[in-house]
Amino acid sequence: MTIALLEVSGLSCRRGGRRVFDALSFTLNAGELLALTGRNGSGKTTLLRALALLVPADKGSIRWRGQDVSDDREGWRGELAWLGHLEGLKGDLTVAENIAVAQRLRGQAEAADLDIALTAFGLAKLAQRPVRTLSAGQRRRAALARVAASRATTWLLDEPLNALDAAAREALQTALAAHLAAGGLAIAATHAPLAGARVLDMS
Ligand SMILES: Nc1ncnc2c1ncn2[C@@H]1O[C@H](COP(=O)(O)OP(=O)(O)OP(=O)(O)O)[C@@H](O)[C@H]1O
Repeated sequence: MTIALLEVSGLSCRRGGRRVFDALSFTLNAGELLALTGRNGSGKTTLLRALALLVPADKGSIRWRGQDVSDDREGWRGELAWLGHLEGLKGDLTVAENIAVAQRLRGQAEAADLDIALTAFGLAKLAQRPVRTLSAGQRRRAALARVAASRATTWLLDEPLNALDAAAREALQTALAAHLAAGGLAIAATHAPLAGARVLDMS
């Protein structure tokens, strides 16, 4: 029997005393992109946060390579790159410093990865600008470049297309395709279509 890379079984989550989703199951393998769709409040962000172990699930399991992620929380977090609604960038650091710090924290400080990600997201000329001076879309691009430079196997992306212009949306699709082609996987909450995605409607 082949074990899926990521296997979510019977996952349930409550927020504010109310069940947000119940008995959710799916599997994901290398090279697969899952798009979480559905109405506002249907639980897309909650599911991403549960997968990142930022909110507890009250039932069910998340398995990575057949092992329950709660048995090795740090190991699982090391597999993840996260793009949230709030980008989590440090405003006083430059774009390049933000990405380099994240790489160092992961023990994956490859200068080439940084340069490739900056170029891919059209940030070469903004690399030395403090993040607090960037526009919303430029900050979003910097946060995506940080994900792309991370070498994480699993990308968790919350509304990755938000605030992006057409060129940046194209850059995201290209980065995602390269990540998937290299054997990565990704889960994205989105209100807009993502090329090549399998869709899980949370409504
Ligand atoms: N910290 C919290 N406390 C109480 N309720 C919460 C909390 N976070 C989320 N919720 C509730 O959980 C439900 C799911 O929210 P969630 O943010 O996961 O939805 P979503 O599908 O990502 O929505 P959107 O499309 O608006 O981004 C909503 O009803 C929301 O009000």
